[in-house]
Amino acid sequence: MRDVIIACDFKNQEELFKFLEPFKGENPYLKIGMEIFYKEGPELVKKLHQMGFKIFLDLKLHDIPNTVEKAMRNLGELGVEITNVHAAGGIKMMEAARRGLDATEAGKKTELIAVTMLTSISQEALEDELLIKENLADVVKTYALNAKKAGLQGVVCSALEAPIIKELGLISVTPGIRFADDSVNDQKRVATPSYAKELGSTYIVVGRSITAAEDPLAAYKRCVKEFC
Ligand SMILES: O=C(O)c1cc(=O)[nH]c(=O)n1[C@@H]1O[C@H](COP(=O)(O)O)[C@@H](O)[C@H]1O
Repeated sequence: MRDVIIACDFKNQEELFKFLEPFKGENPYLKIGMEIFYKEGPELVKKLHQMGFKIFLDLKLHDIPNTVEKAMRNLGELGVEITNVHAAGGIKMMEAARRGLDATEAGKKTELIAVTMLTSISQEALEDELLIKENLADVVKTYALNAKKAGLQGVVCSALEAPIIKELGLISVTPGIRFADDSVNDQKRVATPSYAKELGSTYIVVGRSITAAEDPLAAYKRCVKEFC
């Protein structure tokens, strides 16, 4: 079950396919996010699926329930393995998202997860910018409980909160992964692949530590070795 998901944050499909060249035979789990999806659209997702890749479609929907339900109906037709919404949209929005996916046979199989608190948010930003005067881990727990109530399968959080999510019986998809010697960039709540394993993450999402590495395949294999 545990797996490494590569965040494919590329400008366009040419860059993505060039990146994937050395991965022949590896068949890594791929995350398709806003940058490349807004350029290439659903056709790229269909193409990657036909090629046999598992896909986490990360579009982080966050709108009123009616809009999210209808958007999810369309996304459901793609039959991806995982997709997501923001838990901050509330329980009704998350229920609507699940209903939207369940409206198609393909969408019924898609696991829906909710972003709790972005890994780029620190305790200070939570309090000073978002005006949430709670402990960040408690906010993650409450949002995860809301996701569970809405019938979702799991959440996105940092690996640091993975033990709380495990206790709730949900899957945890944890970005903010860095090797010990990497720069953290814009991430605030980070962990190494081996620490994420120790904390009980179900999936780690790794972008720049693989995509910007001198040898991306070696970096991917290092993640798999440490985490799986
Ligand atoms: O939903 C996500 O995937 C996500 C949630 C979150 O809280 N933090 C987060 O970094 N992500 C995504 O995970 C990836 C992390 O990329 P790197 O920081 O380059 O490893 C990016 O594609 C982000 O969009």
